[in-house]
Amino acid sequence: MHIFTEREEKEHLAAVQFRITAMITAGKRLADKRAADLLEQKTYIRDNRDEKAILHSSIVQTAGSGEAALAKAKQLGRLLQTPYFGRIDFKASDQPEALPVYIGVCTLKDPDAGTPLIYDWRSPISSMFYDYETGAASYEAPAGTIAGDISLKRQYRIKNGMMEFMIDTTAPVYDELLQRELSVSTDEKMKNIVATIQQDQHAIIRNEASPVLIIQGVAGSGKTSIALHRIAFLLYRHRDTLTSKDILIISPNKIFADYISQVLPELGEENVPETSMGLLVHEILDHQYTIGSLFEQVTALLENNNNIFTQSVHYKSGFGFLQQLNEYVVYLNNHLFQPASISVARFTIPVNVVMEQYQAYHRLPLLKRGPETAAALVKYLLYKHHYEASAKDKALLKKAVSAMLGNANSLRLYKDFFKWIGRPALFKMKGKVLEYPDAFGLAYLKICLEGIFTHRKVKHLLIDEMQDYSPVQYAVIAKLFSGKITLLGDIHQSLNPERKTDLDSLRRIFPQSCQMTLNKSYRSTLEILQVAQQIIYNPTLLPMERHGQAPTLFRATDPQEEITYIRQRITAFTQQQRYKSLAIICKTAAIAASLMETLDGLPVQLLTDTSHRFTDGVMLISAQLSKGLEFDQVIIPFVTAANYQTDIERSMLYIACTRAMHILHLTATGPIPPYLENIPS
Ligand SMILES: Nc1ncnc2c1ncn2[C@@H]1O[C@H](COP(=O)(O)OP(=O)(O)OP(=O)(O)O)[C@@H](O)[C@H]1O
Repeated sequence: MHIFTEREEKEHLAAVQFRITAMITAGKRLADKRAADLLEQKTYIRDNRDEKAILHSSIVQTAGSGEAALAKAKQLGRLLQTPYFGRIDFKASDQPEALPVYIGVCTLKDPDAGTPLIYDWRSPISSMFYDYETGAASYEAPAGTIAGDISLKRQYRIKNGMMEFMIDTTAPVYDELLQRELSVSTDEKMKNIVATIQQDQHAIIRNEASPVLIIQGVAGSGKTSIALHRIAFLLYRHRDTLTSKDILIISPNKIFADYISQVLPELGEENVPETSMGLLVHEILDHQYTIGSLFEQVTALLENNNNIFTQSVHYKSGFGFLQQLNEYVVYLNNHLFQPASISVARFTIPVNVVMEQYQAYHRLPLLKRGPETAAALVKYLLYKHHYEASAKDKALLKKAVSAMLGNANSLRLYKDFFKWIGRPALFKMKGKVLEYPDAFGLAYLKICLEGIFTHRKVKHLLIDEMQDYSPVQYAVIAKLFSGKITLLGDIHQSLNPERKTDLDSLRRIFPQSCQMTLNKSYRSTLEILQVAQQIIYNPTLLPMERHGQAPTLFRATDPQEEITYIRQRITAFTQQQRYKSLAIICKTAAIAASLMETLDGLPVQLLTDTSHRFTDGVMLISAQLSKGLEFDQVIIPFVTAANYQTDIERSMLYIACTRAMHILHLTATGPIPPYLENIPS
């Protein structure tokens, strides 16, 4: 087949679309037929009730086949809009000529000939599109390495079924298309990036060898996008053993979950279950407590109005807390049990027998040994004295053994831990209310002392914003999940910079982990990244050579002037067409809420920690909640020296700036931090 010129390409596209349309029609016809069959079967059952059980499986089959046909037609409908985005002409060494390999989001075979018209971007042969330029190339097929030569590499932009342009490329996934993709206005939700995945990103997506993969990536380097593409890749590669239900995402909040919810369906996969650290710990603690949130913790750290609380958070976020908890568990194992002889009926069980029976259960978690020891002592009475213990004796034995373990439970032992380390003030509990870091400390101790409650069904766990979780939280994760884990985050975007979980701590908790890094930042213009670099300098960050409007700093003479300026900016945004989203990002949720009161009459949506949906338009949001999200334009108000002084405040400002794709405005009334001095007013 000779397809080379733009005209030939357009004809080829039309031919592929013709086949897709025919397949959609056939699929819909099949779905209609199944619906009619189903109706007929139901009518038959209504008249012949005694055959209901026999026909049940046939009905389920008919319904399943109809649903599958409809789902396929839907997938084909999407494919019709953008059948493919790339092509390589590859001649394997043992083939006479190069064959064009068209690459799209899913495989499409010619229904008559059975030959592939489009290759899935995740198929082995497609990997060369991301990894090679023209010239010698190879890929790993199930049968082994296939080597050969790429004579043409081409990219297409096909939207709404029309080819907008095509580019022949020599670099691995050419910059021009990437530049064009990045310079357009952001979509309401995160979108797939299959057409422009970069080589280093592709290596992460395809990594199957590491049981725990840690991705450290600078702001806007595509970590979240890549993690979602990685899920799609694994679902494709292991489609016989892995389904979306086997995967779990731990995400920071519901807005973020909503923001990323489009990527997997766009890639033809189902969305995967999602949860949060908070929900997970509730489950481990049997929903017995009211637990503070990470959001509340960060707010308190930012307000910095309670020293004991700050000290407590810092201690519990550090590696030392985990180490001391582990030492405490060893101590309890050695010292909690204080054996004594027990008198039952007319017999006395000597202390050495009690100890022996207890030690026989040393493999069980400490707090599980008591009931087993009591049961063993019942057997001892029978075997040694031929005495069958009554129900009353059994209760007495249980009580006696439990007393030897200090009648302990996990919560009491957790409280005692703080006395044991000589810092009782670090634990506070009002009624059933536990502070956020204590919930994880208690959960970890509970797992160590009472045993593991595993999420065995989860074959792959993905944790975003990894830098925001403490070593104890990871120790809980390591005990709960035995499958593969992907962790991703940026240590420069920490919610607790004084005690951030660094890569060394992660390596200590997951010694089997492999670390990969992404240093190129794609989201923001070079000018925006230059401001971010002044706030927190990251020497590894490589900006994309994409220029835009220089960020501005509006210095108001009084607060009223600052608000008037912000209102003008919002109005200007609503009157333009080019950009779809504007976020006003404040240091805390309380500041955002109070700013909201001054923005009456403007179409602004306040997003809070209870919000579930991410939309376009003008959003008012705290820096913490804005993590992971992106906006065409960002305004950061009140950037005074007083507001952005401490490490955590600076970290918030960094996060806020790096949310902007195209335009960034800062505003302040009063002195500004020295690191912002050279932004033009
Ligand atoms: N290869 C790529 N092609 C096109 N766009 C890309 C590519 N890589 C990243 N992007 C874009 O860059 C932006 C940032 O991606 P993403 O949100 O995944 O980054 P991140 O590293 O998770 O960011 P952050 O940590 O700052 O939240 C998104 O708009 C994404 O579509």
